[in-house]
Amino acid sequence: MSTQISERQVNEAGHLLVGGVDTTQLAKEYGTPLFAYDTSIIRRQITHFKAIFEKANVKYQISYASKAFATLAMYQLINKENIHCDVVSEGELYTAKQAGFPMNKVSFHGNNKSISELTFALDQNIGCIIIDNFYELSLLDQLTQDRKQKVDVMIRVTPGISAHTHEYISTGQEDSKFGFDLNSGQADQALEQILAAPYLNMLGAHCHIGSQIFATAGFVGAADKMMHLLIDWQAKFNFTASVLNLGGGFGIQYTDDENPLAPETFISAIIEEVKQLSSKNNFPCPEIWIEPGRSIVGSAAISLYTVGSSKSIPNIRDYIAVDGGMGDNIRPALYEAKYETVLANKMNEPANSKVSVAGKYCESGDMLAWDQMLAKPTAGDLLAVLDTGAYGYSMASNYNRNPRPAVVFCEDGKSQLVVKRESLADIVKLDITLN
Ligand SMILES: Cc1ncc(COP(=O)(O)O)c(C=O)c1O
Ligand SMILES: N[C@@H](CCCC[NH3+])C(=O)O
Repeated sequence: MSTQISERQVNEAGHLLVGGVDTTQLAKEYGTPLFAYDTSIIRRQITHFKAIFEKANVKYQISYASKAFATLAMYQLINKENIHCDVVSEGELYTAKQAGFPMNKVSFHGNNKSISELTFALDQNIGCIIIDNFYELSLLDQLTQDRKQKVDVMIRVTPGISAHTHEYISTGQEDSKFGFDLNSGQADQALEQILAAPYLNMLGAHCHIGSQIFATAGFVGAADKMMHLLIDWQAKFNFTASVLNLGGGFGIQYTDDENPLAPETFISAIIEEVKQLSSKNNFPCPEIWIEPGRSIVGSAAISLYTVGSSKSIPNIRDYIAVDGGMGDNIRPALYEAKYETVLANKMNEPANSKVSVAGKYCESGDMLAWDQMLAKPTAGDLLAVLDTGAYGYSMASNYNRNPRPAVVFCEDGKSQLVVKRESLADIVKLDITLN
C-alpha cells in the first residue's frame, strides 16, 4: 500500500481522511474534482530535509522547486517553514511576490528567460538568477549595467550524467536543452564572461540531473563532476565558488512496486562526496543547495473524483470514468506515470474488482490508472488518486474547456479552500467575441 494510505486514516464509516478531514465531506463541501493536501506532510518533509543537513554539519539551503505546486497559499506555507524557493517564470515569481514571499530567498531558473522576466526579477531584487545560456548571460550583463544594479548569479551546467528516469524528465545528459555544457568547455567560458561583468556576482554552479530518480549514483556522479569543476575554476581562474546547487529530483513512491530511497540516503551521499572532495583538494566546502519539488509536495495530496459511467468489455477490461482526467493530471498521458487509487467512501469494503480509471476528456490516452483493485464501484462513489501533490494542479489545463479543479489544505481535522474551482464564466473570461 502506498505511503499515502498509511499516512491517512479511515474513519468508522469507512471513509478516507486527509489531514483528519473526511474526504466525503470535502467532496460535499467543495465538489469534485478536488486536490486535497495534508499540509502536515509538507511541513514534516521540510523538517526532515533540514535535519539531514543539520546532522551533517554543513552549510546548506533548501530551495523548494515551486513548479511542482505553486499557489499563494503554498508560497505562504513554504515561507513559514523558512526555506527558499525557485521559480521558472514571471508568473511563478509574481505569485510568490503576491504571497509575500521574501524576494531575496528566490532563485530564478529557465532556459529562455525574456527581457521582461529578467527586468521583473531585477525590479524585485531577486535573490539569485541561475543563468542558463550565453544569450541570457549577455542580456543580464547589459541590463545590470544599464540599471547599475548588482545581482547574485550561478550558472546551470549540464554535467553529462544520465539519470535513470523517463527520458522526458531527464535533464543532466549532455544532449539537453538546459544549461552550459561541461565537457566542451562552455561552463568555463561562461564563468570568464561573468567574472568580467561588472554587476554579476558569481556564487557558484548549479546542476539538475532529472526528476523522479531512484538511485544515488547519478547524484554522486553529478556532485563529483561539479566539485571538480569548482576546484578547476579555483586553479584556472582564481575564483572560489561559495555555492554548489545540486538541484532536485529525489524520487517518491507512487505504487506498491516502487521502492524509492529515503531522502537521507540521497542527501547523505551527496554531502559525503562534496565533503570528501573538498578536504582531499583543500577546497573550502561550498554551501550545498538542493531544490526538491516532488519530494516535498508529491505525497501530501490526493485527487478526489466522482465516479460516473462505466463500461465492461467481456474478457478484455472493465472501465470506470470519473469527472476529471488529463486536464487535472496530465502525468499518465505524458510520462505513462502510474498511480494507485482507492474508493474513498468504501475503504472498509474488500478491494476485489479490477477496473481501469478513465478520465472524461476526448482522448483515448486520458486514463488515470490501469487495472486497479477497488471495492466494487458504482456511480456516485468517490475515487481518490493518491500522491498527486506534485505536477498535478501545476500542470492543469482547460482542455475541452473543462474548468480546473479546486484545491484545499487540510490539517488537524480542518479544511481551507486555497484555490477556487474555475467557473464556466472563467472559461470564457479571456475570449473576445467578433465585432
Ligand atoms: C532546475 C530544477 N530544479 C528542481 C526541480 C525539481 O525536481 P523534483 O520535483 O523532481 O524534485 C526541477 C524539475 O525537475 C528542475 O528543473
Ligand atoms: N513535470 C514532471 C517533472 C519535471 C519537471 C521539471 N523539470 C513530472 O510531472 O514528473
